[in-house]
Amino acid sequence: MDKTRLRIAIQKSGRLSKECQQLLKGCGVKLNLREQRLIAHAENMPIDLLLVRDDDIPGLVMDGVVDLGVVGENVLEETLMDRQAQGEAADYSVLKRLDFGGCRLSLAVADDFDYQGPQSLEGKRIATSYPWLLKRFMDEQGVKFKSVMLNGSVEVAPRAGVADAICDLVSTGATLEANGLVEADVIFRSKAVLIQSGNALPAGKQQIVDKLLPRIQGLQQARESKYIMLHAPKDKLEQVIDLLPGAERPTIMQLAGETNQVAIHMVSSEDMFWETMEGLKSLGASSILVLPIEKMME
Ligand SMILES: Nc1ncnc2c1ncn2[C@@H]1O[C@H](COP(=O)(O)OP(=O)(O)OP(=O)(O)O)[C@@H](O)[C@H]1O
Ligand SMILES: O=P(O)(O)OC[C@H]1O[C@H](OP(=O)(O)OP(=O)(O)O)[C@H](O)[C@@H]1O
Ligand SMILES: [Mg+2]
Repeated sequence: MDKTRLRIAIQKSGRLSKECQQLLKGCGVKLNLREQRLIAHAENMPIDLLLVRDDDIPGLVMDGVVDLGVVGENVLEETLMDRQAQGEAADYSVLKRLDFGGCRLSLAVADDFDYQGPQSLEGKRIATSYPWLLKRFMDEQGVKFKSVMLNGSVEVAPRAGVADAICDLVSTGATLEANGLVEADVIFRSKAVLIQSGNALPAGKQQIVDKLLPRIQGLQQARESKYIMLHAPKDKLEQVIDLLPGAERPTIMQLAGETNQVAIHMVSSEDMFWETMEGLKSLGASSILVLPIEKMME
């Protein structure tokens, strides 16, 4: 592998892979991703991608095997605590918290379990893939328990008689429900993060990172923003602008052949609800459009 090219580790297949690939594509990185390949070279930038299991990403970054990585904070924090316990180096920095991979690590019990708080789990067996995060929480609560380490299918452990409760990732809660479990306590909230190895990067690689970061920021900001356009009667302009979400500096334009109506254009970082649109309409506004924004640079 060419050492001058920036190496980024992302999940090969799973919850983070599609969004990681989209993020890089959005940043203008042209990827040549072929099935079953562990390394992909960008065509238009000196970037190589390593496609790996998400569990391996923090270690690869902390050992300096790759320069950057995208991983869930849950896996990052778990690896960090594990490395600290083993006395291994764990040098890295978080460059950016990303807007995907949102989930929580929660304790869950069977729906007929009388859960009155973490102390209800005193002396119980808890199945998890995150023994360190679980131990930290239970130590804070002063509750002793037995950890049952499982790498997958944690949610079947109570039914299989392997554990009394579980500590696993939850997003919609559908997996818990399908397994007759209920969420009891949230112990950690996670999102995907972009991390960098602790070593200072050579100038060439640093330049690429300096290019990528504002682009990621621009993509995230664009995703949170909307472009709003509408026509409004001139005599209701102030009331219309008051209703618009986050309209500090709207552009007001004359409409050709119209003396009583103007066009209003604005970028809003807030959501435009149907109720607001209905309110605008009742003030006489028309042609109200709410458009997604692809990229943004301020
Ligand atoms: N239901 C979910 N919704 C959103 N994000 C999630 C969800 N479940 C997990 N995640 C996030 O995505 C990461 C990867 O989840 P995934 O289930 O793909 O991992 P995995 O099965 O361990 O994959 P791998 O084969 O790479 O080890 C998790 O560590 C977490 O940060
Ligand atoms: O609350 P929910 O929306 O149901 O999501 C939670 C599930 O999502 C993740 O698994 P995933 O579906 O990625 O499959 P995996 O178990 O193969 O990792 C996680 O491990 C949970 O099992
Ligand atoms: Mg994994």
